[in-house]
Amino acid sequence: MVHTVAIALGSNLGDSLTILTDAIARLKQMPGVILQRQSSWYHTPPVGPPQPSYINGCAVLEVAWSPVELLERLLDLEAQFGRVRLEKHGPRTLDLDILLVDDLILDLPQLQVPHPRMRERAFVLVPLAEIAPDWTHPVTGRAIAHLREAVDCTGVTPLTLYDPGLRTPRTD
Ligand SMILES: Nc1ncnc2c1ncn2[C@@H]1O[C@H](COP(=O)(O)OP(=O)(O)OP(=O)(O)O)[C@@H](O)[C@H]1O
Ligand SMILES: Nc1nc2c(c(=O)[nH]1)N=C(CO)CN2
Repeated sequence: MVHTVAIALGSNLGDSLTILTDAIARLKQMPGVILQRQSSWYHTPPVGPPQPSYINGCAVLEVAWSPVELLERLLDLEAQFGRVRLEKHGPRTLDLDILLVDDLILDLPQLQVPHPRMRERAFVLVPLAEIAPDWTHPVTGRAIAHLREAVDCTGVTPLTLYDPGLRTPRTD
């Protein structure tokens, strides 16, 4: 069965932009995955313990796997980028979260969907609203664009063409 899935990507250790771009490329190469939409990348202030700011973004995928199989593949991908979990909400080279799967509500030991903390996270809702504003959050019945209006988005800023994080600024 094919599912439409929204995922969040984040990084605040190493060369975050390269790591995130490579992660998207790896996702696109996976059999059974079609990348439907990808948001811009955003600089975001860290939520949680003191740590460097993050780069975050979201993507919408069409996936021919079960949600748990997808989680396992995303955890594998995180591990390939050297993610080590030292501290809850602490710094990481690559964080991949499943946000939404169709209109499903899942409460499994290893997987909760919708992601239980997505509603309070501007670093998720800003990029997600860019690519899926009308997707209804199945627990609240609210559109993502509406949820985004309800959070403080201070400091969530798109990477620009001339951002120092971009290695080769375009000249056109
Ligand atoms: N929707 C989900 N997406 C990704 N992982 C999930 C989800 N629901 C539950 N998990 C579980 O969470 C574990 C990962 O937790 P993790 O260490 O990434 O938490 P965190 O990134 O520090 O915090 P947060 O979950 O708030 O982003 C995974 O091993 C997975 O089993
Ligand atoms: N801005 C921002 N803050 C975070 C992030 C993240 O991706 N972006 N991820 C975390 C781990 O869950 C904790 N804090």
